[in-house]
Amino acid sequence: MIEIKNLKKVWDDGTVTLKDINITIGDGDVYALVGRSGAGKSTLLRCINGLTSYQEGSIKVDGREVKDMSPKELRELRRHAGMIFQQFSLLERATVYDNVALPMKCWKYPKEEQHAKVMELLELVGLADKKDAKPRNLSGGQKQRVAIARALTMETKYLLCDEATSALDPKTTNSILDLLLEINRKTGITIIIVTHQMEVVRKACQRACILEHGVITAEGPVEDIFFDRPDSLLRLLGDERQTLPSDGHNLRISHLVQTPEDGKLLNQMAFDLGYVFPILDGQILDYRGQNVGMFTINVDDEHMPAVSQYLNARDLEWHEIEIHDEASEIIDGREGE
Ligand SMILES: Nc1ncnc2c1ncn2[C@@H]1O[C@H](COP(=O)(O)OP(=O)(O)OP(=O)(O)O)[C@@H](O)[C@H]1O
Repeated sequence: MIEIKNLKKVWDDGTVTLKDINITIGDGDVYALVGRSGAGKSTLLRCINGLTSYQEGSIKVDGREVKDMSPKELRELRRHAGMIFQQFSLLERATVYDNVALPMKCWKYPKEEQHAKVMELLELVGLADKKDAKPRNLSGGQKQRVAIARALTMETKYLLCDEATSALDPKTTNSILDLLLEINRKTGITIIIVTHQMEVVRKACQRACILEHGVITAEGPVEDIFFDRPDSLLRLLGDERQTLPSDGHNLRISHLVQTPEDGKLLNQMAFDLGYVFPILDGQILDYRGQNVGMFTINVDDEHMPAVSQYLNARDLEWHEIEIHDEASEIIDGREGE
């Protein structure tokens, strides 16, 4: 488990990059650190495995304070915390096999153990047939698979991914995310994903924090963040704050879509209540392999009691958004009571 409390990072030149960071990453979680370039994501990731120092606050990995670790303890921490990067960082002259074997060679693992582990991991990442290839003959996605295999060689407990899919096309990104989720399911490894791509967060992560200028502006389960749509999420998505009607009630509704009928929820509600309401926005998207519909509708005063009764009777998650002059804010929420 990783527990970060009141963390502050100041560089030698006085630049403050992280301010009062508080997050907990549970064992087996897939956790996203999200934000724009310069927000402090990589710095936070590097503080976690002791590559960067921090001045105030605490980072405990499995109960041990990172800044109090001896050089030997830090090496042990990094051994169990594999890292992958946007630029893959493979040895170009070495074969795929030798790239994966490298950490075990450095730690002087017995040859037979090295061989068994490399072949097991190459099978896992689907590259056993490429073991003798050189990185220059691989696609970007294949290179990242080699890097993932290499990061898993040393009794890995944490996999730290720094913009690992940013250089990949959407299809390859999806296949790498599928691989990471498969690894998480099979091995229980905790995965921390640093990214600026919100679809990566949606498809792969259970929890996320949004960093802006070194401050956390949203934190929690990914679906809640997309459901509540804090301003920091909209800024990342590049949306202007949505202009909502000032009369009636603007409702945000979220529901699992498992059957074709689930996909017709709003049509069905309109039919059942004999009331047609405007749908202000909505999409059904993939959250970790589950389709979830999130919609905003506008309901007039007269129909509000019937609509809220209808939604509650079906255990649907919904809340009302209150309109201010410039922004909107959640005033009432209920989670499928
Ligand atoms: N050695 C350093 N000295 C001073 N400031 C630094 C140093 N390294 C990083 N920073 C500053 O810390 C801030 C956060 O950088 P960081 O790389 O963590 O951001 P990021 O969110 O990961 O962005 P990116 O995705 O572009 O890497 C930046 O403003 C950067 O200039």
